[in-house]
Amino acid sequence: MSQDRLLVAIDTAELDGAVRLARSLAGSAGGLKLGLEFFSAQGPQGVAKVLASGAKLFLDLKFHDIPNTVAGAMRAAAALGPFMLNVHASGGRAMMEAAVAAAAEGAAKARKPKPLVLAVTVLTSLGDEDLSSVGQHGSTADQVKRLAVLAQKSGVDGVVCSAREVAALRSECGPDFKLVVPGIRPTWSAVQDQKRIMGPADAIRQGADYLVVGRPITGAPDPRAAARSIAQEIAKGADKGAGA
Ligand SMILES: O=c1ccn([C@@H]2O[C@H](COP(=O)(O)O)[C@@H](O)[C@H]2O)c(=O)[nH]1
Repeated sequence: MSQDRLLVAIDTAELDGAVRLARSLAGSAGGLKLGLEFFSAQGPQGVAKVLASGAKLFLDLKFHDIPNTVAGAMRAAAALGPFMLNVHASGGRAMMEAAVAAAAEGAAKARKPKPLVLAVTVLTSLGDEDLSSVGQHGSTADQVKRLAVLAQKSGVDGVVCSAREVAALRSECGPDFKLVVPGIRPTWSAVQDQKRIMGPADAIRQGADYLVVGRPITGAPDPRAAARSIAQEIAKGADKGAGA
């Protein structure tokens, strides 16, 4: 079903608002994403309350530290029962390998299914000039590819990238490597702080597995209707008969 590929980013510090959104989006999206804002305010107990709505959860904490520290954090996060967790690929191979092993350990110890572990390549809010300003010369596309290849060698299940890199990564990393894509903007929504953006249908046509969409849904007057509209766009992108 097209909505299975939609993960809604609930970026709020408020527990009640997050639980209300989670309940109202049930059946209109494949899962929810909670990130740093919610986790910093509500912690693991808040995550457990959102999980109790029955949603599949991408816990987007983007760990980036030395391997031992990331392993400890991944063990604890995996025990909460998310279906996806992530780290920054720029933390390097040893860190990603430690993250993969620790996620499996943490889930097994808590008797939860092993989560998918993803690596963030280059944030979708960054462009070539931003990379250059932190001393990384060359294009975002090249950097994303370099980090995705390293992530795959490190044993992660997939990467977070923008839709603009999806086609290249699909051919480089193969059909089973998960490509999870934020920076999705339907024509009716504002770009805000995102830079490497694409519409839902085109992102799916490029080969994305999951689309992560936040403010176009959570900031809409009717979030459930906005999620359904995006799911329809996903269906169009997935419809091979429509010239995809
Ligand atoms: O490169 C990245 C990695 C993560 N994100 C997260 O996705 C959502 C996008 O929300 P919008 O409101 O649709 O912009 C947000 O939670 C980010 O933390 C990303 O945008 N880019």
